[in-house]
Amino acid sequence: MEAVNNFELSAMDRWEIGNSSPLIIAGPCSVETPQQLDETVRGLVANGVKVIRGGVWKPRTRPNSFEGVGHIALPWIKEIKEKYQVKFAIEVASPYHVEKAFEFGIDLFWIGARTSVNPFAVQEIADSLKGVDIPVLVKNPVNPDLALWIGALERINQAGIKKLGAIHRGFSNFNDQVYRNSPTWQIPLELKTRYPNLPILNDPSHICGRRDLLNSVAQMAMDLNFDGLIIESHVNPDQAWSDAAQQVTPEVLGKMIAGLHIRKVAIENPVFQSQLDQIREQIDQVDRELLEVISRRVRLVEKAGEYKKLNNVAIFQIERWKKVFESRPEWGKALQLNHEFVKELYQLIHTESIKKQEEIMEQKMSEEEK
Ligand SMILES: O=C(O)C(=O)C[C@]1(C(=O)O)C=C[C@@H](O)C=C1
Repeated sequence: MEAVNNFELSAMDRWEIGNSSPLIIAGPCSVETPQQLDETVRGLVANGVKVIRGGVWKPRTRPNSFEGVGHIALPWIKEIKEKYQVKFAIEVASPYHVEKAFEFGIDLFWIGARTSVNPFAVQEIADSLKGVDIPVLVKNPVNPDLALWIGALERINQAGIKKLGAIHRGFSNFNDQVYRNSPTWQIPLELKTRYPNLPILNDPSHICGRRDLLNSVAQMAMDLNFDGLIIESHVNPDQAWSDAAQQVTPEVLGKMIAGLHIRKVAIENPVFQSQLDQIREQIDQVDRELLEVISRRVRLVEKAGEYKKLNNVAIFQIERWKKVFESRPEWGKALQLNHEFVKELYQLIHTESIKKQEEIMEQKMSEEEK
């Protein structure tokens, strides 16, 4: 696919919010009290964090949950910013939030997943941002809809915001057994492919929903070359007023960040490059063979389709399909192929078989109509 880049962007190192690479933004899910904020920020600064996050207004799924202390947190934040010389990021969900945040010198805004899902709300925020020069990060909408995410980014960009970035916080799901929000990595990777200059941060806290998984998701983001992380940290996580299970102390966070392997996009080393090129040539060859084999299978499926057409037999053959669908992942196991991967592959293959045979049946019908 051809890469397009119609966002007008300024490079992240010109955002003036702490030039660390990757960019680390950390802080409590919610700002609770002046003391909690002070102790948390003190710990984070001691662990090298320069950009703090903190929820002031919290959109919650259920009523009667803690919805943030609201605008009274803003003077506390202003004081903390001066005391520790840090930058501060908050979520904004309305023009009122934007206006209040400006009044108290907030350095960076993010638009939450429950807001980015709603073009009316995003447009109102975009209109209130006209004429200002502040970094704005747009979280993915709760549902796995790349076009909606891009639409929200475009609205903010068209308001004149050039310090624009995205946050991957995972997607709502009905039955993910592991994550609070499924990472579905192919969506942010597709965003990066289409907009290579758009910085994307990963939010392991909201993907995991529990602290024991944070490290593996943060490392995955680094392996995939994300531009930074936004992580929740609280001086006393178990007592947090919101999202207690996914927060870690500043010390734990500091250790985690220090332990991350930061990958390079590429290296200049000619030996590495020539070896990688050789492996890639072999991959090209295998892909040709793979497509030839797939093409042979599709031709056979067409033959079966013609045969079904002649004998007026239905396309979908449930008993046969069950056998195929159960046996192939088993065959794959013997070849060290992941069970889920083979299942998904065969679902795609079967969808294509149905499509091909449907085309053959339709041909028959139009021939009969003649
Ligand atoms: O076995 C058949 O009847 C086929 O047409 C092949 C095939 C397949 O792709 O494997 C396609 C459609 C059927 O539902 C079952 C299996």
